[in-house]
Amino acid sequence: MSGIPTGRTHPSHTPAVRGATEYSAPVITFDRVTVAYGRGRGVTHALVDFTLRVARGETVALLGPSGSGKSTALKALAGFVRPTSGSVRLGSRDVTGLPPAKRGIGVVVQSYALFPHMKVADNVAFGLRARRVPRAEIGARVTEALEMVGMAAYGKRLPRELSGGQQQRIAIARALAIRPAVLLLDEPLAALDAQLRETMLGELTRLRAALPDTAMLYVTHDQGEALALADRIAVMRNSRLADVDTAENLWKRPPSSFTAEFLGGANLLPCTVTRVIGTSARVSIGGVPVTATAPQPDIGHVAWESDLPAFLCVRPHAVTLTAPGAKGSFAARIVSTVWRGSTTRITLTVDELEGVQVDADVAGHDQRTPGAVVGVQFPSDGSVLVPAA
Ligand SMILES: Nc1ncnc2c1ncn2[C@@H]1O[C@H](COP(=O)(O)OP(=O)(O)OP(=O)(O)O)[C@@H](O)[C@H]1O
Repeated sequence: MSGIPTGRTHPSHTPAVRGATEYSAPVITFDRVTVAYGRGRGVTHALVDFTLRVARGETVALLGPSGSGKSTALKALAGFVRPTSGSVRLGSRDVTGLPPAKRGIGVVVQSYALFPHMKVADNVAFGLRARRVPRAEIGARVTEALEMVGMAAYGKRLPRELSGGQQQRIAIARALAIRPAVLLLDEPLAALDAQLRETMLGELTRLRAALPDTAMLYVTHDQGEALALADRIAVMRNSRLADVDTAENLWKRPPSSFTAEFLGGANLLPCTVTRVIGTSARVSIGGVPVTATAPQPDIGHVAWESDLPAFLCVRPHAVTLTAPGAKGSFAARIVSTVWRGSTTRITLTVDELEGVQVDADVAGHDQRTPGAVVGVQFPSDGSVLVPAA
């Protein structure tokens, strides 16, 4: 088999809507939402035909590269942009034309957007006053929201007297004070340094557990945040929804090469399917047979036909280095080694894979000379078939 396209294609992947949404009415519904900015030749389709449902208590991450439409989806839900077509619903209520303040949604953005001249407590009280919550109740609600983010002692400070991480906690408290059924977070950790991001990620995980009824939509381009926080991940590409599934499913059996690479980086090795029985696949890499996993979705079926070009998705930690010529190994050559503390990233070329570099993460500090010949194996339990198209 030459790898020349045969005209046959793998069945297209239909994004599955799984998790809590299967069993309960959605709190958030995007129904074929399209948003276009500008007109005529200058038109930009920021979001195209976007359909997604989020259930009560569910957290969905919108993950994708810059410009893929994530923020536009969030703005359409919050009411900051009006869809060109399609509709947005909160519960059973169509809110497509409703002003933002009438939607009752909590919103947290990257830049905190606190009022600089207002004390922390007044910032948090802002949404409550706007909703004419009785004055006697406001104090208790502000304290409750500040306690949720561990900032109860800071009510009298001004935002400029707080660190970036503390300001973001206040922005979260302000969003929570109105006790929203829906919380939108747009890259809330992007402005923080790496260490603080880690801490805040832990706090957001805790907060999520403390709000079991709140539906959350979390926009990020950071796959680590999406994996840590989300029940499901919606992967965006070119203004469209590319794939949506549980974080675990997308990681373990990515339905497309784009999602495989975007979610955690993956080696995508061109191969040809030889035979599939159940979920056990026999593939050929440059004529050499390899055993792999042929994933099947929970819903639907992927017919892995013989002779079709596909990719073998092998995460760097699953690639095994052996002595040259070891049984079942490919001959490979070291390109570079980068020590990362607890692991070393080794980049290799493989004789049978022309033009493809393979990354392997091995434990510890592994020094190898560039150009040295080694063996490399792709264990079947760490090698998953991904459609080529
Ligand atoms: N107000 C606007 N006018 C014109 N085009 C816009 C406007 N806002 C966004 N766009 C365009 O729409 C597309 C999607 O933008 P969006 O902000 O939704 O992407 P994103 O995935 O959130 O990106 P990032 O991660 O960089 O924030 C981009 O091509 C962007 O340039």
